[in-house]
Amino acid sequence: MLVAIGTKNKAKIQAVKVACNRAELQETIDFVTYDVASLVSAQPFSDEETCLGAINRAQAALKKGNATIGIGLEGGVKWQGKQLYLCNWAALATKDQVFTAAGAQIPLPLDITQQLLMGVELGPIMDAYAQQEDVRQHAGAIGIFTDGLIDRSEMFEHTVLMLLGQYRYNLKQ
Ligand SMILES: O=P(O)(O)OP(=O)(O)OP(=O)(O)OC[C@H]1O[C@@H](n2cnc3c(O)ncnc32)[C@H](O)[C@@H]1O
Ligand SMILES: [Mg+2]
Repeated sequence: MLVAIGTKNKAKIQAVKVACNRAELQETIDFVTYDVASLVSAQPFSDEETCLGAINRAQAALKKGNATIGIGLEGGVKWQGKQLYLCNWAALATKDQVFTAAGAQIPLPLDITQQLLMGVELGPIMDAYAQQEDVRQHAGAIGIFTDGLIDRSEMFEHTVLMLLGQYRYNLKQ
């Protein structure tokens, strides 16, 4: 089976590969990756927008790849009262269905929130904050703020498993 992934981000690709192999959907699973448009803001600011970005990526990847399933992962931020949280969404598209799952959410520090409100994307903010290159492709904000206990790939792996589980359950109905 062919799985089309709607990103070139290393942490996201790794998450999809590990989860697909763990879910044992089929004996042979091939992967193809595409840099597709999320069709939402570069920095989504709500659960709705972040989820829509994941769905758009999954559907775009599916179309490009002539694959069995397309997977899209999107990171964003959302308000919970007066506190800004990191949020993460994942979507799996087949030619006639879409499955979604929400990932981890943790509060963001005030100085990070202030920069986001000024219009800076979380990617560059995290690089400056952690004094590391390309945090978004490695630990991610989740890795930095959990002191390395859960990195971005591991976090998305869990979310992708929730997609694959729903897909597998649906096949059995
Ligand atoms: O190449 P793509 O697939 O677009 O991956 P990305 O790292 O840009 O991730 P998203 O577009 O899903 O995330 C939207 C923005 O939020 C940033 N972001 C989201 N989650 C992050 C995280 O855990 N660590 C660092 N930056 C993050 C990201 O760099 C973007 O600026
Ligand atoms: Mg992006």
